[in-house]
Amino acid sequence: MTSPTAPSNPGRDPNALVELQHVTCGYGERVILRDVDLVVPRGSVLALMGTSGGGKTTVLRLIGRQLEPMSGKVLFDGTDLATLGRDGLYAARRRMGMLFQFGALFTDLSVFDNVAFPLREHSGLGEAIIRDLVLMKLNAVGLRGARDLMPSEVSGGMARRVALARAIALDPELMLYDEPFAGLDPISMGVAARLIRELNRALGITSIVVSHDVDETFSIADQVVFIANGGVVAQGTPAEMRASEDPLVRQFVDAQADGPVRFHYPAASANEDFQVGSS
Ligand SMILES: Nc1ncnc2c1ncn2[C@@H]1O[C@H](COP(=O)(O)OP(=O)(O)OP(=O)(O)O)[C@@H](O)[C@H]1O
Repeated sequence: MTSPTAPSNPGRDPNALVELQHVTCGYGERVILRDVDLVVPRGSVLALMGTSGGGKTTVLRLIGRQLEPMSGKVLFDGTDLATLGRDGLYAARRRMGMLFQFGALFTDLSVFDNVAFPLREHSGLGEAIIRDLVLMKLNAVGLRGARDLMPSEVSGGMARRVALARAIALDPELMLYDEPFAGLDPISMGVAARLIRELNRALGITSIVVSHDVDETFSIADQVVFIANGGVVAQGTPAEMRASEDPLVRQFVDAQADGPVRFHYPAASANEDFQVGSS
C-alpha cells in the first residue's frame, strides 16, 4: 500500500525510515547544517559522529521536529514532518523513543514506576497489563530483579539501562540515542552498546546513535556518518571508516588532538596576542 503522502515526496527512499533531503538548518541566523542529505535504512543502527558542535544533536532535534529546517525536508516513514499538524506530530513522536545524555530518571519513583510512567501516561492500558509490560522491558535490559529499587540505589550503568527500558516502553520504531555511553565505565559502556544492538535486532527497530566513543560505536553500527563543517564529510561502514585515508576521519578514529579539526579555538595569532617581536 502506498503512503498517502508519498506523491508529495518524490525521490524518497522506500527503504528509509528517516530521510533528510537537502536540509539546511540552524539557530536564529546561524546556519549549522547546509544542504544535508541523509538516509537511515529501516532496521539499521546508524552512528552520527564528528566534531564537537558539528550538529549531531541538531540532527536528532530535526527528526523529533524540535527544530524546523530552514529549507529541505525531514521525512519520517515517508512523511514530511513539516506537513503534520499537532496530532500528527504527536503520533509520529509516539513512534520514536529517545535516550538523551544521562537519561535522567525520576528520583522519587522506583525503577518499576519509572518504566511504567510512559505507559500510564500514554497507553490507556490497565495496571495488570502495564505490570507485565514493565517486567518485560526490565527483563530485556537485565534488570527485572531491580524493579523495587530507587534510582539512588542503582549504579550509573544500571540507571542508564532503566532509562533505556523506559525509552522502549511504548515500543518505538525508531530509537534516538544522544551520547548513550557518556560517563559510563568501560564495562557498563560495553553492556550498553551490546544492549543497543540487541534491542535493535530483537525489537526490529531502527536506531540512531550520537556518540564520541569510537570503539563502542563502531562495534554496533551498520553505518557511520561523520558530520563536520556544516555537513556530512564521510559515510560508510565502521570497517570502511577505519580504513579511510580522509584526514578528518583519521583524526577522529585515531583520536588525534590536532588535524583538520583544530585544537585551538580561532584566535589572533600567538605572536600578536603575546606581543612577540613588538618593541
Ligand atoms: N538551542 C540552541 N540555540 C543556539 N545555538 C545552538 C542551540 N543548540 C545548539 N546550538 C549550536 O549549534 C551547534 C551544533 O550543536 P549540536 O548540539 O548539534 O552539536 P553536536 O555535534 O551535537 O556537539 P557535541 O558533540 O559537542 O554535543 C553548536 O555550535 C551549538 O553551540
